Parts: sequence; C-alpha cells; structure tokens
Amino acid sequence: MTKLLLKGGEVLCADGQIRTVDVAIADSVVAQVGNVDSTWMAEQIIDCKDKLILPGFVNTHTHAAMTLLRSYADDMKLMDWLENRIWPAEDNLTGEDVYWGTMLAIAEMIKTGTTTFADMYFFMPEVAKAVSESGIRAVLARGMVGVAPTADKSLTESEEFYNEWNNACDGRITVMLGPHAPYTCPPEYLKKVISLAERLGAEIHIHLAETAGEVAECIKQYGMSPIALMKKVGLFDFGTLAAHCVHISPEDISILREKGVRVAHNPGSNMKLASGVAPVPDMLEAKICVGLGTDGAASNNNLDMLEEIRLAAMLHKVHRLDPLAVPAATAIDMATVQGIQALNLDKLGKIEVGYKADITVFDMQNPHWYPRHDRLSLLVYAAQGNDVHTVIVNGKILLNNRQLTMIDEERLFRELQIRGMKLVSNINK
Ligand SMILES: CSC[C@H]1O[C@@H](n2cnc3c(O)ncnc32)[C@H](O)[C@@H]1O
Ligand SMILES: [Zn+2]
Repeated sequence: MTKLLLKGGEVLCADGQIRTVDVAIADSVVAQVGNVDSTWMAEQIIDCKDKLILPGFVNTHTHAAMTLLRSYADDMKLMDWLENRIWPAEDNLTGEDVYWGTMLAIAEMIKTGTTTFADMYFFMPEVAKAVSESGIRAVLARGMVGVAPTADKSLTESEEFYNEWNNACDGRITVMLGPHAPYTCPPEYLKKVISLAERLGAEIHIHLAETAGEVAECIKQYGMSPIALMKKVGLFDFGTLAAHCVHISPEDISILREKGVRVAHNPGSNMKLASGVAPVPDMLEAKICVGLGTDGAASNNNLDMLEEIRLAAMLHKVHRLDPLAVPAATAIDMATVQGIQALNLDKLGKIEVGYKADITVFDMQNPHWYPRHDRLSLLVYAAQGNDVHTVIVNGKILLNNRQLTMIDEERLFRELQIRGMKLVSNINK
C-alpha cells in the first residue's frame, strides 16, 4: 500500500467548512481526515502549513487538443469561427497532433488545479493515451457529426473506443458518446446514437442551445427548441451532459429538470464568442446540476478553471444586478461537487474518507491571500491559477511544488509550436 500524508493544511471539508487537519491517503483513496498520528507511516509527507486544500477542479466541457488552435482565430461569433476558421484547420489534424495538443492541455489543467476533464474531440485513442500517460482523470467522447462522409464511421469508432477504454486506467477513464450538436446531427442520426448509448450503457455529451441563431434555426426547421427536440427524439433518456444551454426558456428548464439533464456552463467561451449568458441562477434554483467548463482553448483562451469559477461568480451578478446571483461558495461547488455529478462519477468531488484522492493544494503565501477574512472569498475573487502548488489524482502526485511529475513541458512547447503552425499553414485567412 502506498501511503501519503498532507500535514497541517486548511482543508475544505465535505460539510463546506474549512478546518486545519491532516489528510492521509492510502493508494488511490482518502483514508483519514483529522489528526493523523505517527502510526501512519507515510512514504511522503507534504507540509501543508499555509496551504488551502480542496477537491480537484472538474472541467466538465472542453476540446483539449484545441490548444493547437489557441490564438489562431479570435473575436468572431461561433458559426463564423467554426465554419470559416476552425473546421478547415481541423480537417488537417493528425492523431499525433491530437496527442500533443491534448498533452499540452493536460499540463495546463494540472498546473491550474484541474483533476478531471470531459473531452469531446477526434482521434480519441490518442486522447486516451495522453490521459493514461499523464495520470489525470477524464470522461472522453469521440465527437460525432451526423452527415456524410463520417457519420457511420464515427458510430463504429465510438463503439470501439467505448469497448477499449471505458473504465480503463484504474477507472480514471470513462467513455461517453459525443454527438456534436442538433445542427450537425439530424434526428435520424441522433436516434442511432441513442440506440448505441442504450446498448452500451453509455451516456451522451452534446452541445445544446449555445446561440440564439441555433435556437431560431431549430424552431424554423422542427417547430420546437433544441431542448424540446432532444426530448422528443429520446436523447435525454439514458443520461446526458449538455454543454452551454445559453438560450433556453422556462419550458426548456422544466424539461432539463424532468429528464435529469446535467449542464456544463462555460462562461468564458460564451462571453468570448458573444453567445450570451446562460440562465444559471434559474437552473440552480430548479435544482438542475450545473458544472463548469472552459470549452476549448481556441474559444476561451485558457484552461484555467479558477478563471471559470470567478467568471461564473461575476457574470451572473452583473447580468442580474444581484450580488447573490452566484455566490462564491456556489461557484466552488459547481467546479467540484456538481462537476462530478455532471459527469456522473462516483466517490469523487469531496475530501472525505473513502473518496478517491483527487486533491488540489493552493499555496497561500502570496500578497493576494492577505488578510484572511474568508478563504473561499480569497480563492474565488483573488487567487491565481499559479497559486496551485500540488495536485494529486487517484492518490498519485501529478504536480509537486509546481513541477509536473509525469509530463516533459519543454518537449510539449516545441511540439505545439511546430504542429500548431503547420495545421493552419495552408488556410487562407
Ligand atoms: C465533433 S468534435 C467537437 C467539435 O466541436 C467544435 N467546437 C469547439 N468549440 C465549440 C463550441 O463552442 N460550440 C460548438 N462546437 C464547438 C470543435 O471545433 C470540434 O469540431
Ligand atoms: Zn464545446
């Protein structure tokens, strides 16, 4: 048994209180939270004085390998951005590009405190390889577009990917099915995805109601909103994670609630693509599970969940002119507990005995952490991604005193610079 001890840190406990306690970890699991005595013979003791210890952040919606396209196409609206810049570049992607782009994303996420991410993209075996090697936890979906020439191939590949990778790497990888969106996957195709989901026992990760244009077009074509259409085709029957849900009506919210759909809220991407403001306070009020996501690095443009937490807390205040629209503690809950629920994972998201040891340690020895009236306020409104000192996933240290333990950063930078440039070299701006 591998034993680890986080000594004397300020721990955000499962009841939401912060206490100065020790955290003992045995193999992949939290074994004790409290005063751990000297009979606990730890192989490694991390001195956590002046450190804030939290469950690791959960990024509920991203396209990790889109780091390759960061800073390539900005200040555009979604469909113009996708159709004229992103999709032409993605046509050039190779599996190796996706491996390296994903590895850079994982490095960035670990360094800013994320321990789990949900991904939807292409070349998913390469993504799984990066997840396997890096030690992070992930929920992976092969992105599916329901029109020729790849529609059937992506169904077959999704099934193969599920069979090979679901529950792999000591349970660190879970596989979902990833139909891209209602506007790229017509109802007949979605029905095939749904029967595959039912047959495999897999859940579905999809983009929904992201822009006003998407909703208007859906109403024009099908006479109902994307949420109502998805209910009608049965997409919500076997467990669904819906990214965005920006342009939704009270009736849509009732459907999401009734069908137990979990939502990934991406405030940074929604703001940058000028998509709109999701009615998050209304969804939370309706007891819908809302996690936070960064979306891809080409629309955010970083993968720092602390920034998403702050944006979630700030955006809804200014939008509603209500300082309590999303309080600080709620934003942290969305990035941890609700994030885990959104991905339907078990025994994660809290620092509690018997839970998986996915933990982020913040260093509070910095000017912006003083004075300490309220540590959660400091975390949400003052902390910075590079305050992250240590990150543990499944009981293994992936970031030690700000150094990645499983990833060669220098190699990553070289690969990304060359591959990112090559990807777009044949595209006219
Ligand atoms: C089919 S794999 C995923 C697919 O989604 C594209 N994408 C990236 N960001 C967004 C977004 O905000 N809305 C819709 N689609 C998005 C990505 O480029 C891939 O093609
Ligand atoms: Zn997305």
